[in-house]
Amino acid sequence: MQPVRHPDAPAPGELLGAHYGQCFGCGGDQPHGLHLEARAGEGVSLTAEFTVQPAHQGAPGLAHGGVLASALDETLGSLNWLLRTIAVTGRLETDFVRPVPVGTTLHLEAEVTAVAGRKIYSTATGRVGGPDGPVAVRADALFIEVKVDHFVDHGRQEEIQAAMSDPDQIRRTRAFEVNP
Ligand SMILES: CCCCCCCC(=O)SCCNC(=O)CCNC(=O)[C@H](O)C(C)(C)COP(=O)(O)OP(=O)(O)OC[C@H]1O[C@@H](n2cnc3c(N)ncnc32)[C@H](O)[C@@H]1OP(=O)(O)O
Repeated sequence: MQPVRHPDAPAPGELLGAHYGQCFGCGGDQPHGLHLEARAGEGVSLTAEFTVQPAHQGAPGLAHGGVLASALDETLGSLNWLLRTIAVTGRLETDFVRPVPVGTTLHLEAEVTAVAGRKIYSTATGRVGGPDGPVAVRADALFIEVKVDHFVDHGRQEEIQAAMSDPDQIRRTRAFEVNP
């Protein structure tokens, strides 16, 4: 099935913000995180940017592949805001096309290509040198829709309790739910 943008999805151009302050991908409170910033696009698509920091190295002066996969994962996960669905990564297939030096800004774009029941298929690319620069990484993913219980049941109690007593976190979580 073709993906459908939720009527209450953020408008094209709007910054999506972090879904959780401690998130390694997007959280502002995570010192060594990616601090990835995503912006809604048209349809069920978005763009995002992430600048490779020294803490993200694998080889000297180069981004770690797992960090680049994290940036793709986070970008693809941000598509949840546009579907207003809570979903987690089930499968992430990554192509590393060219090395990405520290200091580089990765220009990412992602879109949902199909939805089948709880399964959400999506694809993303990361370019260097500008939004129209050469592709450095790309990924295809399968996200699976879950209920909030997925996190409550599996997350460490300490963080779950802190999140559940934070009204701002509750508000952000609700932005993902079609029927809060
Ligand atoms: C709130 C947003 C946070 C965003 C952060 C960025 C995204 C992330 O990194 S999320 C963290 C990483 N991901 C995870 O931790 C997920 C761990 N995995 C799980 O919890 C479970 O395997 C889960 C929930 C994905 C699926 O389990 P479950 O709900 O029992 O579903 P299940 O019935 O097995 O599968 C549903 C369908 O998906 C398919 N599927 C599930 N996993 C896969 C897979 N890896 N590959 C292919 N198909 C799969 C199944 O075949 C099934 O298909 P069908 O409906 O056609 O039979």
